Amino acid sequence: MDQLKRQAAARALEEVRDGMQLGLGTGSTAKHFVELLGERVAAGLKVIGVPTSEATRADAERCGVPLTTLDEIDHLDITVDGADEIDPDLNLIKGGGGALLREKIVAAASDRMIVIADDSKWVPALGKFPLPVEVIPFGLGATRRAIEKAFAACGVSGQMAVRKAKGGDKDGHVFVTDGGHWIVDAQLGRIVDPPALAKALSAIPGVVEHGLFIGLASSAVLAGGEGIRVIERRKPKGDHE
Ligand SMILES: O=C(CO)[C@H](O)[C@H](O)COP(=O)(O)O
Repeated sequence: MDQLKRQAAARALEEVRDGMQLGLGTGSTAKHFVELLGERVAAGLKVIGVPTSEATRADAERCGVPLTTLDEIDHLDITVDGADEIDPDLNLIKGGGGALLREKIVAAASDRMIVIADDSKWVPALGKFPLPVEVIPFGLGATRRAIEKAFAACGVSGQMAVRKAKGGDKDGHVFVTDGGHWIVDAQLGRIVDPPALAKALSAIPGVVEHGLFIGLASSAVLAGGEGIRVIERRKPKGDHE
């Protein structure tokens, strides 16, 4: 599996040109991209990156990839990031690693978003992977009830759980995002209308962001036992729900 992730990352790297400004995703697949990019930078490639998490910032620094922020530059050429699920419209569930907020800001600021994954992430419909919803801890009960209503209005339902941290001395405590928020993971099974659900969740006070990436991915690079498939988005880059 790790080899497949690295192959997908290597294929995305072929799209990178000298002088590009890059969004650097988060997760085990994106980490391969950062490492391979670091090798190219050491060999003379001139690029600059914006990391989507503190973990990716640390990886990029370790690999010698120069970094900047979205305050210092006005756009990104390409963001390369992983995903938890990818559907045939190239809508995504992201946030398994908890970085969905910065990932979405960075993807929305990019001309192109290339999603890299092993082909187990390719699904006919989103929702088997629990949908992460990043929330403000204040008033969480009210926010959860509003989320349940949004689910019902969009024809889905399921258990919700506040994410707990895994490993280290934070083990078992509530997981806190880089932005200081919490994440509620919702087991929905099958999301009938991802764009409608994205819109409904975005309208809830207390929801900072959600893991549905609608209309953001330009292409997906999927590595599997039979090689690499590159799937291009059919519709133009659309709404950033
Ligand atoms: O959205 C993410 C982090 O917030 C990751 O891209 C997603 O969880 C996939 O991770 P991995 O490449 O480790 O499977």
